[in-house]
Amino acid sequence: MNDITFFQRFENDIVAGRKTITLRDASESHFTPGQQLRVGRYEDDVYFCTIEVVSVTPVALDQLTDEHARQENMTLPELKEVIAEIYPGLNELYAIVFTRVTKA
Ligand SMILES: CC(=O)Nc1ccn([C@@H]2O[C@H](CO)[C@@H](O)[C@H]2O)c(=O)n1
Repeated sequence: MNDITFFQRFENDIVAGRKTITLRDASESHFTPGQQLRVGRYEDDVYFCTIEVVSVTPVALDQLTDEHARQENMTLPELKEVIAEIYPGLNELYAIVFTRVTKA
């Protein structure tokens, strides 16, 4: 059983350490620093790595910066577009910073 899922298109970036943050809604804001999470693909729930949570911080959509985008391996406009698709109309997000600890 996995603890968190990501869209398959982000798998390579996460495994390579190029994506070190995810922005989620309140339903996924309960993770705590130091916790290790089994990560699966959203589409098929196949496990692909384990990450360790570094921090979970509330952040409003309009507070997102180039630094958040860099940690997503995206530009800020790309990141805002992705969030608008996943969480339409939502302003209150949580930035989960993580490190990858093991591959599948
Ligand atoms: C079920 C569900 O919500 N799954 C999600 C949600 C978010 N994300 C990624 O986190 C960042 C900011 O949202 C972007 O890189 C998103 O694509 C994801 O991969 N999978």
